[in-house]
Amino acid sequence: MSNAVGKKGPVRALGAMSGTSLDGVDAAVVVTDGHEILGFGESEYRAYSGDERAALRAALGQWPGGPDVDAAEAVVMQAHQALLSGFRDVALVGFHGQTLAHEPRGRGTFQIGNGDALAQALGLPVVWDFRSSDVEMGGEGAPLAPFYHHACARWMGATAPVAFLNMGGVGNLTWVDPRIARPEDEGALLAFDTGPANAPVNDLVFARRGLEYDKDGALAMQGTVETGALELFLDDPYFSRIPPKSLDRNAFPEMMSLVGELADADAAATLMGMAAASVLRGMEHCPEPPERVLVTGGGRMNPVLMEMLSVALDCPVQPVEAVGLDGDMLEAQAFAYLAVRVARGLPTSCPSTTGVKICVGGGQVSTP
Ligand SMILES: Nc1ncnc2c1ncn2[C@@H]1O[C@H](COP(=O)(O)OP(=O)(O)OP(=O)(O)O)[C@@H](O)[C@H]1O
Ligand SMILES: CC(=O)N[C@H]1[C@@H]2OC[C@@H](O2)[C@@H](O)[C@@H]1O[C@H](C)C(=O)O
Repeated sequence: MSNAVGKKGPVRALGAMSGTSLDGVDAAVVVTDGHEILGFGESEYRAYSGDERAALRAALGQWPGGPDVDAAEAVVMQAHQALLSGFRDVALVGFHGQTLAHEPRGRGTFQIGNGDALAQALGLPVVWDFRSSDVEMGGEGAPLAPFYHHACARWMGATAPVAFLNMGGVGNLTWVDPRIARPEDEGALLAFDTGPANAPVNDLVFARRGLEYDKDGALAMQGTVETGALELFLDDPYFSRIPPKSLDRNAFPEMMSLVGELADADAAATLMGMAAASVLRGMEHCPEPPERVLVTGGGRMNPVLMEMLSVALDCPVQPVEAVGLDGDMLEAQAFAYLAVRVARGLPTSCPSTTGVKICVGGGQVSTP
Protein backbone atom coordinates (compact mmCIF):
# COMPACT_ATOMS: atom_id res chain seq x y z
CA MET A 1 0.00 0.00 0.00
CA SER A 2 2.66 2.47 0.96
CA ASN A 3 4.22 1.74 -2.46
CA ALA A 4 1.07 2.75 -4.33
CA VAL A 5 0.53 5.92 -2.37
CA GLY A 6 3.92 6.60 -0.84
CA LYS A 7 4.49 8.49 2.37
CA LYS A 8 4.61 12.04 1.11
CA GLY A 9 3.39 14.27 -1.68
CA PRO A 10 0.10 14.73 -3.49
CA VAL A 11 -2.17 11.78 -4.29
CA ARG A 12 -5.18 11.76 -6.60
CA ALA A 13 -7.72 9.87 -4.51
CA LEU A 14 -11.28 8.95 -5.44
CA GLY A 15 -13.96 8.85 -2.74
CA ALA A 16 -17.43 7.32 -2.95
CA MET A 17 -20.38 7.74 -0.64
CA SER A 18 -23.81 6.15 -0.64
CA GLY A 19 -25.71 8.16 1.97
CA THR A 20 -28.61 7.55 4.32
CA SER A 21 -31.16 9.24 2.07
CA LEU A 22 -30.70 6.34 -0.41
CA ASP A 23 -30.77 8.62 -3.45
CA GLY A 24 -27.60 7.39 -5.13
CA VAL A 25 -23.81 7.23 -5.08
CA ASP A 26 -21.57 10.31 -5.17
CA ALA A 27 -17.96 9.97 -6.31
CA ALA A 28 -15.30 12.68 -6.38
CA VAL A 29 -11.54 13.09 -6.77
CA VAL A 30 -9.45 15.08 -4.29
CA VAL A 31 -5.75 15.79 -4.58
CA THR A 32 -4.24 15.67 -1.12
CA ASP A 33 -1.17 14.69 0.83
CA GLY A 34 -3.44 13.55 3.67
CA HIS A 35 -3.11 16.90 5.41
CA GLU A 36 -4.00 19.69 3.02
CA ILE A 37 -6.47 19.85 0.17
CA LEU A 38 -4.25 20.51 -2.85
CA GLY A 39 -6.94 20.40 -5.51
CA PHE A 40 -10.26 18.99 -6.61
CA GLY A 41 -10.84 16.68 -9.57
CA GLU A 42 -13.80 15.23 -11.43
CA SER A 43 -17.00 14.13 -9.77
CA GLU A 44 -19.97 12.03 -10.85
CA TYR A 45 -23.29 10.95 -9.40
CA ARG A 46 -25.19 7.76 -10.12
CA ALA A 47 -28.81 7.68 -8.96
CA TYR A 48 -30.30 4.42 -7.72
CA SER A 49 -33.23 3.22 -9.82
CA GLY A 50 -36.59 2.71 -8.10
CA ASP A 51 -35.95 -1.04 -7.86
CA GLU A 52 -32.45 -0.55 -6.49
CA ARG A 53 -33.72 1.87 -3.88
CA ALA A 54 -36.45 -0.57 -2.89
CA ALA A 55 -33.80 -3.26 -2.36
CA LEU A 56 -31.82 -0.89 -0.11
CA ARG A 57 -34.91 0.22 1.80
CA ALA A 58 -35.86 -3.40 2.42
CA ALA A 59 -32.49 -4.06 4.06
CA LEU A 60 -32.37 -0.92 6.26
CA GLY A 61 -31.95 -1.83 9.91
CA GLN A 62 -30.67 -5.34 9.12
CA TRP A 63 -27.35 -6.78 10.30
CA PRO A 64 -25.00 -9.32 8.65
CA GLY A 65 -27.00 -12.40 7.71
CA GLY A 66 -30.27 -10.42 7.47
CA PRO A 67 -32.68 -11.64 4.78
CA ASP A 68 -32.31 -8.65 2.44
CA VAL A 69 -28.65 -7.84 3.00
CA ASP A 70 -27.16 -9.81 0.08
CA ALA A 71 -29.53 -8.29 -2.46
CA ALA A 72 -28.80 -4.79 -1.13
CA GLU A 73 -25.05 -5.44 -1.23
CA ALA A 74 -25.30 -6.56 -4.85
CA VAL A 75 -26.97 -3.23 -5.69
CA VAL A 76 -24.28 -1.25 -3.87
CA MET A 77 -21.43 -3.15 -5.53
CA GLN A 78 -22.87 -2.89 -9.01
CA ALA A 79 -23.58 0.84 -8.67
CA HIS A 80 -20.07 1.57 -7.37
CA GLN A 81 -18.29 -0.53 -9.97
CA ALA A 82 -20.22 1.12 -12.79
CA LEU A 83 -19.58 4.62 -11.46
CA LEU A 84 -15.97 4.30 -10.28
CA SER A 85 -14.65 2.47 -13.35
CA GLY A 86 -15.18 5.68 -15.34
CA PHE A 87 -12.48 7.59 -13.40
CA ARG A 88 -8.87 7.72 -14.64
CA ASP A 89 -5.44 8.35 -13.07
CA VAL A 90 -6.53 7.55 -9.57
CA ALA A 91 -4.05 6.17 -7.02
CA LEU A 92 -6.55 4.80 -4.53
CA VAL A 93 -10.23 4.67 -3.66
CA GLY A 94 -12.04 5.50 -0.42
CA PHE A 95 -15.20 3.39 -0.36
CA HIS A 96 -17.73 4.18 2.36
CA GLY A 97 -20.45 1.76 1.24
CA GLN A 98 -24.03 1.97 2.50
CA THR A 99 -24.90 2.05 6.18
CA LEU A 100 -27.72 -0.37 6.96
CA ALA A 101 -27.62 -0.19 10.75
CA HIS A 102 -25.76 1.83 13.34
CA GLU A 103 -25.78 1.01 17.04
CA PRO A 104 -22.29 1.89 18.27
CA ARG A 105 -23.00 1.05 21.91
CA GLY A 106 -24.83 -2.13 20.95
CA ARG A 107 -24.40 -4.33 17.91
CA GLY A 108 -21.89 -2.00 16.25
CA THR A 109 -22.08 -0.32 12.89
CA PHE A 110 -22.80 -2.02 9.59
CA GLN A 111 -21.90 -0.76 6.11
CA ILE A 112 -22.47 -3.00 3.13
CA GLY A 113 -20.00 -3.12 0.25
CA ASN A 114 -16.96 -5.34 -0.06
CA GLY A 115 -13.66 -3.50 -0.53
CA ASP A 116 -11.77 -6.64 -1.55
CA ALA A 117 -14.15 -7.26 -4.43
CA LEU A 118 -14.08 -3.59 -5.45
CA ALA A 119 -10.25 -3.56 -5.45
CA GLN A 120 -10.26 -6.58 -7.76
CA ALA A 121 -12.89 -5.09 -10.05
CA LEU A 122 -11.17 -1.70 -10.35
CA GLY A 123 -7.56 -2.88 -10.19
CA LEU A 124 -6.90 -0.22 -7.52
CA PRO A 125 -6.21 -0.19 -3.79
CA VAL A 126 -9.43 0.41 -1.87
CA VAL A 127 -9.75 1.73 1.68
CA TRP A 128 -13.08 0.72 3.24
CA ASP A 129 -14.84 -0.24 6.49
CA PHE A 130 -13.96 3.18 7.88
CA ARG A 131 -16.13 3.03 10.98
CA SER A 132 -15.56 -0.33 12.71
CA SER A 133 -12.23 0.29 14.40
CA ASP A 134 -13.44 3.57 15.88
CA VAL A 135 -16.45 1.73 17.36
CA GLU A 136 -14.17 -1.03 18.65
CA MET A 137 -12.11 1.65 20.41
CA GLY A 138 -15.16 3.04 22.19
CA GLY A 139 -16.13 5.67 19.59
CA GLU A 140 -19.42 6.39 17.87
CA GLY A 141 -17.96 5.45 14.47
CA ALA A 142 -19.56 8.65 13.14
CA PRO A 143 -19.42 11.34 12.00
CA LEU A 144 -16.15 10.88 10.08
CA ALA A 145 -16.29 13.88 7.75
CA PRO A 146 -15.01 16.27 10.51
CA PHE A 147 -11.31 15.72 9.75
CA TYR A 148 -12.09 16.69 6.17
CA HIS A 149 -14.14 19.69 7.35
CA HIS A 150 -11.04 20.83 9.22
CA ALA A 151 -9.05 20.60 5.97
CA CYS A 152 -11.82 22.52 4.19
CA ALA A 153 -11.77 25.31 6.79
CA ARG A 154 -8.02 25.70 6.33
CA TRP A 155 -8.34 25.43 2.52
CA MET A 156 -10.82 28.32 2.50
CA GLY A 157 -8.52 30.43 4.67
CA ALA A 158 -10.86 30.70 7.67
CA THR A 159 -9.30 32.54 10.59
CA ALA A 160 -12.06 32.06 13.17
CA PRO A 161 -14.28 29.10 14.14
CA VAL A 162 -16.77 27.99 11.50
CA ALA A 163 -19.30 25.20 11.45
CA PHE A 164 -20.07 22.72 8.69
CA LEU A 165 -23.59 21.39 8.75
CA ASN A 166 -24.42 18.36 6.62
CA MET A 167 -28.14 18.09 5.97
CA GLY A 168 -28.40 14.68 4.32
CA GLY A 169 -30.71 11.92 5.53
CA VAL A 170 -29.36 12.56 9.03
CA GLY A 171 -27.84 15.90 10.11
CA ASN A 172 -24.32 16.32 11.41
CA LEU A 173 -22.45 19.38 12.63
CA THR A 174 -18.72 20.01 12.83
CA TRP A 175 -17.40 22.99 14.74
CA VAL A 176 -13.87 23.78 13.53
CA ASP A 177 -11.21 26.04 14.92
CA PRO A 178 -8.98 26.49 11.85
CA ARG A 179 -6.25 28.20 13.89
CA ILE A 180 -5.30 24.79 15.25
CA ALA A 181 -3.20 23.15 12.57
CA ARG A 182 -3.92 19.46 13.14
CA PRO A 183 -7.48 18.09 13.39
CA GLU A 184 -6.54 15.66 16.14
CA ASP A 185 -5.16 18.37 18.42
CA GLU A 186 -7.23 19.47 21.36
CA GLY A 187 -9.68 22.27 20.60
CA ALA A 188 -9.58 21.88 16.82
CA LEU A 189 -12.89 20.07 16.40
CA LEU A 190 -16.19 19.18 17.98
CA ALA A 191 -18.56 17.01 15.98
CA PHE A 192 -21.81 15.12 16.36
CA ASP A 193 -25.04 14.16 14.61
CA THR A 194 -27.64 16.85 15.25
CA GLY A 195 -30.77 14.82 14.57
CA PRO A 196 -32.84 13.65 11.65
CA ALA A 197 -32.57 15.85 8.54
CA ASN A 198 -34.23 14.80 5.26
CA ALA A 199 -34.85 11.09 5.85
CA PRO A 200 -38.18 11.59 7.69
CA VAL A 201 -39.63 13.98 5.09
CA ASN A 202 -38.47 11.63 2.32
CA ASP A 203 -40.26 8.78 4.09
CA LEU A 204 -43.38 10.91 4.58
CA VAL A 205 -43.73 12.01 0.95
CA PHE A 206 -42.91 8.48 -0.22
CA ALA A 207 -45.59 6.94 1.98
CA ARG A 208 -48.26 9.56 1.33
CA ARG A 209 -47.58 10.64 -2.25
CA GLY A 210 -45.16 8.13 -3.80
CA LEU A 211 -42.50 10.88 -4.16
CA GLU A 212 -38.78 10.43 -3.48
CA TYR A 213 -38.43 13.82 -1.76
CA ASP A 214 -40.14 17.17 -1.28
CA LYS A 215 -38.46 19.01 -4.14
CA ASP A 216 -37.55 22.61 -3.25
CA GLY A 217 -39.69 22.23 -0.13
CA ALA A 218 -42.78 22.71 -2.31
CA LEU A 219 -45.03 20.81 0.08
CA ALA A 220 -43.51 22.04 3.36
CA MET A 221 -43.81 25.61 2.08
CA GLN A 222 -47.59 25.31 2.07
CA GLY A 223 -47.76 24.03 5.63
CA THR A 224 -47.21 25.30 9.16
CA VAL A 225 -45.14 23.80 11.93
CA GLU A 226 -47.25 22.12 14.61
CA THR A 227 -45.53 23.43 17.71
CA GLY A 228 -46.99 20.80 20.07
CA ALA A 229 -45.46 18.01 18.00
CA LEU A 230 -42.18 19.92 17.76
CA GLU A 231 -41.97 20.37 21.53
CA LEU A 232 -42.69 16.71 22.19
CA PHE A 233 -39.96 15.79 19.71
CA LEU A 234 -37.46 18.09 21.42
CA ASP A 235 -38.12 16.36 24.76
CA ASP A 236 -36.02 13.48 23.50
CA PRO A 237 -32.96 13.13 25.77
CA TYR A 238 -30.68 12.90 22.71
CA PHE A 239 -30.64 16.69 22.36
CA SER A 240 -29.24 17.41 25.80
CA ARG A 241 -26.68 14.60 25.64
CA ILE A 242 -23.15 16.00 25.55
CA PRO A 243 -21.40 15.25 22.23
CA PRO A 244 -19.80 13.38 20.54
CA LYS A 245 -22.91 11.38 19.69
CA SER A 246 -24.30 9.77 16.56
CA LEU A 247 -27.58 8.46 15.21
CA ASP A 248 -29.02 5.64 13.18
CA ARG A 249 -31.11 6.74 10.17
CA ASN A 250 -34.33 5.68 11.86
CA ALA A 251 -33.39 6.70 15.40
CA PHE A 252 -36.56 8.74 16.00
CA PRO A 253 -39.42 6.44 14.95
CA GLU A 254 -41.89 8.48 17.04
CA MET A 255 -41.52 11.42 14.62
CA MET A 256 -43.87 9.78 12.16
CA SER A 257 -46.58 9.25 14.75
CA LEU A 258 -46.15 12.84 16.01
CA VAL A 259 -47.08 14.10 12.54
CA GLY A 260 -49.35 11.16 11.67
CA GLU A 261 -52.60 13.09 12.13
CA LEU A 262 -51.44 16.22 10.31
CA ALA A 263 -52.29 17.14 6.74
CA ASP A 264 -49.46 16.43 4.26
CA ALA A 265 -48.15 20.00 4.05
CA ASP A 266 -48.25 20.58 7.82
CA ALA A 267 -46.56 17.23 8.42
CA ALA A 268 -43.76 18.11 5.96
CA ALA A 269 -43.32 21.58 7.50
CA THR A 270 -43.24 20.09 11.00
CA LEU A 271 -40.60 17.50 10.04
CA MET A 272 -38.48 20.30 8.56
CA GLY A 273 -39.02 22.31 11.74
CA MET A 274 -37.77 19.32 13.74
CA ALA A 275 -34.63 19.09 11.58
CA ALA A 276 -33.90 22.81 12.04
CA ALA A 277 -34.67 22.79 15.78
CA SER A 278 -32.32 19.83 16.25
CA VAL A 279 -29.52 21.96 14.79
CA LEU A 280 -30.37 24.84 17.11
CA ARG A 281 -30.19 22.48 20.09
CA GLY A 282 -26.88 21.18 18.77
CA MET A 283 -25.40 24.66 18.60
CA GLU A 284 -25.71 24.90 22.40
CA HIS A 285 -22.91 22.37 22.63
CA CYS A 286 -20.37 24.34 20.56
CA PRO A 287 -17.42 25.77 22.54
CA GLU A 288 -18.08 29.23 21.09
CA PRO A 289 -20.44 30.53 18.41
CA PRO A 290 -19.11 29.92 14.89
CA GLU A 291 -18.55 32.85 12.56
CA ARG A 292 -20.91 31.18 10.10
CA VAL A 293 -22.60 27.89 9.35
CA LEU A 294 -21.78 26.37 5.98
CA VAL A 295 -24.41 23.91 4.84
CA THR A 296 -23.66 20.87 2.75
CA GLY A 297 -25.82 17.95 1.60
CA GLY A 298 -29.15 17.96 -0.18
CA GLY A 299 -30.94 19.94 2.52
CA ARG A 300 -29.15 23.10 1.42
CA MET A 301 -31.34 22.96 -1.71
CA ASN A 302 -34.51 23.12 0.38
CA PRO A 303 -35.47 26.80 0.83
CA VAL A 304 -37.85 25.97 3.67
CA LEU A 305 -35.12 24.31 5.69
CA MET A 306 -32.57 27.02 4.90
CA GLU A 307 -35.01 29.74 5.97
CA MET A 308 -35.79 27.92 9.22
CA LEU A 309 -32.07 27.53 9.94
CA SER A 310 -31.40 31.21 9.19
CA VAL A 311 -34.16 32.30 11.53
CA ALA A 312 -33.09 29.91 14.30
CA LEU A 313 -29.32 30.45 14.29
CA ASP A 314 -27.48 33.51 15.43
CA CYS A 315 -24.99 33.72 12.56
CA PRO A 316 -25.04 33.62 8.75
CA VAL A 317 -26.20 30.29 7.29
CA GLN A 318 -24.94 29.68 3.77
CA PRO A 319 -24.54 26.77 1.36
CA VAL A 320 -20.89 25.68 1.15
CA GLU A 321 -20.84 27.00 -2.42
CA ALA A 322 -20.50 30.44 -0.78
CA VAL A 323 -16.85 29.57 -0.11
CA GLY A 324 -16.26 27.66 -3.35
CA LEU A 325 -16.90 24.10 -2.08
CA ASP A 326 -19.22 21.55 -3.70
CA GLY A 327 -22.09 20.66 -1.37
CA ASP A 328 -23.17 17.67 -3.43
CA MET A 329 -19.76 16.07 -3.32
CA LEU A 330 -18.27 17.08 0.02
CA GLU A 331 -18.86 13.70 1.67
CA ALA A 332 -17.48 11.74 -1.29
CA GLN A 333 -14.45 14.04 -1.16
CA ALA A 334 -14.20 13.38 2.56
CA PHE A 335 -13.77 9.65 1.99
CA ALA A 336 -11.11 10.31 -0.68
CA TYR A 337 -9.22 12.47 1.83
CA LEU A 338 -9.69 9.97 4.67
CA ALA A 339 -8.48 7.12 2.43
CA VAL A 340 -5.15 8.89 1.94
CA ARG A 341 -4.90 9.47 5.69
CA VAL A 342 -5.55 5.77 6.36
CA ALA A 343 -2.97 4.74 3.75
CA ARG A 344 -0.41 7.05 5.36
CA GLY A 345 -1.10 5.94 8.91
CA LEU A 346 -2.75 9.20 9.99
CA PRO A 347 -5.78 9.33 12.31
CA THR A 348 -9.29 9.79 10.91
CA SER A 349 -11.14 10.36 14.18
CA CYS A 350 -10.34 11.52 17.70
CA PRO A 351 -12.08 11.88 21.08
CA SER A 352 -13.78 15.16 20.13
CA THR A 353 -15.22 13.88 16.84
CA THR A 354 -16.49 10.41 17.74
CA GLY A 355 -15.74 9.99 21.44
CA VAL A 356 -13.14 7.34 20.64
CA LYS A 357 -10.69 6.73 23.51
CA ILE A 358 -7.62 7.65 21.47
CA CYS A 359 -7.11 8.92 17.94
CA VAL A 360 -7.79 6.16 15.41
CA GLY A 361 -7.03 5.68 11.73
CA GLY A 362 -10.06 3.61 10.75
CA GLY A 363 -10.39 1.54 7.60
CA GLN A 364 -9.16 -1.64 6.01
CA VAL A 365 -6.97 -1.51 2.94
CA SER A 366 -7.52 -4.02 0.13
CA THR A 367 -5.15 -4.27 -2.79
CA PRO A 368 -6.00 -5.81 -6.18
N1 LIG B 1 -33.97 20.50 -4.46
C1 LIG B 1 -34.19 19.90 -3.30
N2 LIG B 1 -35.23 20.25 -2.53
C2 LIG B 1 -35.49 19.65 -1.36
N3 LIG B 1 -34.76 18.65 -0.85
C3 LIG B 1 -33.69 18.26 -1.58
C4 LIG B 1 -33.35 18.85 -2.81
N4 LIG B 1 -32.24 18.23 -3.30
C5 LIG B 1 -31.93 17.28 -2.38
N5 LIG B 1 -32.81 17.28 -1.35
C6 LIG B 1 -32.85 16.40 -0.17
O1 LIG B 1 -31.53 15.95 0.10
C7 LIG B 1 -31.48 14.53 0.12
C8 LIG B 1 -30.16 14.04 -0.39
O2 LIG B 1 -29.16 14.63 0.40
P1 LIG B 1 -27.70 14.00 0.47
O3 LIG B 1 -27.34 13.48 -0.86
O4 LIG B 1 -26.87 15.02 1.11
O5 LIG B 1 -27.98 12.82 1.48
P2 LIG B 1 -27.09 11.59 1.86
O6 LIG B 1 -25.67 11.86 1.51
O7 LIG B 1 -27.74 10.40 1.28
O8 LIG B 1 -27.30 11.52 3.43
P3 LIG B 1 -26.27 11.42 4.67
O9 LIG B 1 -25.39 12.62 4.61
O10 LIG B 1 -27.18 11.44 5.83
O11 LIG B 1 -25.55 10.14 4.50
C9 LIG B 1 -32.65 14.09 -0.76
O12 LIG B 1 -33.08 12.78 -0.42
C10 LIG B 1 -33.67 15.15 -0.44
O13 LIG B 1 -34.38 14.85 0.74
C1 LIG C 1 -23.38 5.60 10.54
C2 LIG C 1 -23.46 6.51 9.37
O1 LIG C 1 -23.35 6.09 8.23
N1 LIG C 1 -23.63 7.79 9.65
C3 LIG C 1 -23.72 8.81 8.61
C4 LIG C 1 -25.13 9.38 8.56
O2 LIG C 1 -25.24 10.39 7.55
C5 LIG C 1 -24.97 11.65 8.17
C6 LIG C 1 -24.63 11.31 9.58
O3 LIG C 1 -25.38 10.09 9.76
C7 LIG C 1 -23.13 10.96 9.77
O4 LIG C 1 -22.94 10.52 11.10
C8 LIG C 1 -22.65 9.84 8.86
O5 LIG C 1 -22.16 10.24 7.62
C9 LIG C 1 -21.20 11.22 7.40
C10 LIG C 1 -20.69 11.12 6.02
C11 LIG C 1 -19.99 11.19 8.35
O6 LIG C 1 -19.58 10.13 8.80
O7 LIG C 1 -19.43 12.26 8.57
